Amino acid sequence: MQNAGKTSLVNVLTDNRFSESMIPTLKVWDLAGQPRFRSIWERYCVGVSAIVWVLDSADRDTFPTARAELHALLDKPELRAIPLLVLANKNDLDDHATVDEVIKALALSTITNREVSCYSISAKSSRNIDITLAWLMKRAAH
Ligand SMILES: Nc1nc2c(ncn2[C@@H]2O[C@H](COP(=O)(O)OP(=O)(O)OP(=O)(O)O)[C@@H](O)[C@H]2O)c(=O)[nH]1
Ligand SMILES: [Mg+2]
Repeated sequence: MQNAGKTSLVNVLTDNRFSESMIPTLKVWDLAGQPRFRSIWERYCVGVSAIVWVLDSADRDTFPTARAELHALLDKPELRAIPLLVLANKNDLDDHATVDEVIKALALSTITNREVSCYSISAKSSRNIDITLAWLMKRAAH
């Protein structure tokens, strides 16, 4: 989704990667979140090792759209079984939604055809970037 912090997250992950020379290269596509670009998402997702959905956890107004867009994407038969990581970003902001709230708002428990994880993170304050990187490394194609 637009403005969720995808580019900021990729920048933080990339910095971490450079500081730890033992971590192999992760290939990451940072897709544009604006509505006019959403129709191309599925093309980039075919054949990937994981789908990472970044959400602004302090902007609850976007949750219903995020839920609809995410489920529409995951309904594509080509994307079946690809692991999903939902990142509730911006947890440094006051009154951000918890992981439980995000799981409910995005109906993540109804997704049964793949592995689903959800973390509360902050790209800005580097919170839970370590577990995000570990998740990605574990699912990365070798
Ligand atoms: N407080 C806070 N702000 C953040 C965080 N991550 C990103 N931002 C801010 O959110 C805004 C959008 O960040 P981007 O990284 O450009 O978001 P994006 O998802 O790449 O946006 P699009 O490419 O337009 O879809 C910027 O002003 C960032 O500084 C965070 O963890 N906490
Ligand atoms: Mg961006």
